[in-house]
Amino acid sequence: MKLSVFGTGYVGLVSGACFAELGHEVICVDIDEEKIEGLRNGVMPIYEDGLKEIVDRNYANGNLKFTTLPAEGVTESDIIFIAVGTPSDNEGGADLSAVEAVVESIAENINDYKIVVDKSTVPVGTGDWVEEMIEEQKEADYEFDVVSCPEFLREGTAVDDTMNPDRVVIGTESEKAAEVMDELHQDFEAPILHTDRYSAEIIKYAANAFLATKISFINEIANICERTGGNVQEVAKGIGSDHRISDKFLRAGVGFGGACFPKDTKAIVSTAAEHGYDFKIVDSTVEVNEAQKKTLVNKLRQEMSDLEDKKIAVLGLSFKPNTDDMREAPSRTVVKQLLDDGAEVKAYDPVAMEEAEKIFGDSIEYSEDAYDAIDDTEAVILVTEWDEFQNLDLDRVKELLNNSLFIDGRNCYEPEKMKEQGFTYYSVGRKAINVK
Ligand SMILES: NC(=O)C1=CN([C@@H]2O[C@H](COP(=O)(O)OP(=O)(O)OC[C@H]3O[C@@H](n4cnc5c(N)ncnc54)[C@H](O)[C@@H]3O)[C@@H](O)[C@H]2O)C=CC1
Ligand SMILES: O=C(O)[C@H]1O[C@H](OP(=O)(O)OP(=O)(O)OC[C@H]2O[C@@H](n3ccc(=O)[nH]c3=O)[C@H](O)[C@@H]2O)[C@H](O)[C@@H](O)[C@@H]1O
Repeated sequence: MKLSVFGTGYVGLVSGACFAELGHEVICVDIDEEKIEGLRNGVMPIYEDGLKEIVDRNYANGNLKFTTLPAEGVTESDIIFIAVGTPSDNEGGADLSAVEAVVESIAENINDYKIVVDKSTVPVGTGDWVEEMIEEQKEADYEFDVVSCPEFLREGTAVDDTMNPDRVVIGTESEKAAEVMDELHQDFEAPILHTDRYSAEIIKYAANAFLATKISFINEIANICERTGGNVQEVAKGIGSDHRISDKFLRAGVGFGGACFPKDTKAIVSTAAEHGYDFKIVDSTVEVNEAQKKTLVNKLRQEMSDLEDKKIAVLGLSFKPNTDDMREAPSRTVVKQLLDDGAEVKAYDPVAMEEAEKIFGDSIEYSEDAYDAIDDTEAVILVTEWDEFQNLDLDRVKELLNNSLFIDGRNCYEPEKMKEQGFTYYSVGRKAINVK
């Protein structure tokens, strides 16, 4: 089949490359000339396991093309995917300006029957809006259908998630479009769920809001464990063994970040408010998360009342391991708190250093590796659970640290082991060790 994908970010590039890998002819369109030029030369704009191999292979065999010309994407494809960003606007809703720009290009260049598939995360009713815009603006009288096909991939495992989805949601009332979409997805061994367009649009926000709520819920249980005794990991195992609850997304930590949970939780609260409904649970999820991001430095403050001019090591900057994405990363809150308190920050991340530098500039020191970051500091704060931070040589860490203070935002170490090693150790929802 002939497809085009507008937006070559995490969703567009990965989806485009995976469809090309399955034998379809795919044109990826982006307004970012540098990105497109890079992709033509094998330079990936994002860090994603396995992506470069399939992009290079399919670019070489001609299944995958890159262009900055919207007309090419519209005229030379039968199915047009919209996969541009939908960041938060000033009121917490979704900014649809990039979607609007793509839709204008579609209306301007439509040259046959097209299926316009929205893969960007957009508020319920956006499909209607897209349909109306194309209808009003189209320059030639061709038919088209607008389908909602939300994306559920995770960063860090994007290729695998795209190739092996739990389900594919196809939201449309057009039988013709549904048939074509079924055929397009036949190679994925995943159940296909047909819904109306509104339901498909809501499914995406409901899924993210539910998962985010699970995280805030377990983080609140962790906060209770810290005050009452108890170990949040055991509690998570105990409740997660119930299939109705499941053990997924019950890792307590420093709060959720990333390009989607923060913006999508706010957006669904905003959509509800626009329709006169106060979405209390998700509103609290957001509030709990904001507070959770601050808990690590609050623990540090308990041990060190004055952080002025104190050097602190921060391990992990990306919002989760295996990505260089710094959007809404909890590390940003941690670093800000430390700098506001007058501390000096030495940071290290295996892949997000370049992205981090765009945000923190020269306000922090960038280290060569974890040990270099820890050297001559008063405390370590572990923010992102990269594999290499889960197996640190603790004797060496102890030797390099001026104080033996270790704050573990992801429960990477066992409190008993840290006690034996002589650390003052704080984690999340578990007993603190050797504390003041
Ligand atoms: N990042 C993720 O893990 C997931 C994201 N989503 C949703 O997918 C959408 C895209 O997200 P990402 O891929 O993360 O965004 P991104 O920011 O990585 O990429 C968006 C791309 O769109 C391009 N773009 C902007 N305007 C354009 C236009 N008029 N024509 C062509 N290209 C244009 C940008 O230059 C950029 O390369 C969002 O709605 C997001 O909520 C959904 C599931 C997973
Ligand atoms: O809409 C999106 O963009 C995507 O958002 C999330 O994917 P992603 O943000 O890539 O990463 P997750 O693995 O979900 O993690 C999100 C955040 O939650 C945190 N998290 C996750 C799980 C957990 O148990 N505890 C926890 O704190 C992570 O550290 C991270 O900061 C969803 O998992 C995807 O299904 C969805 O497609």
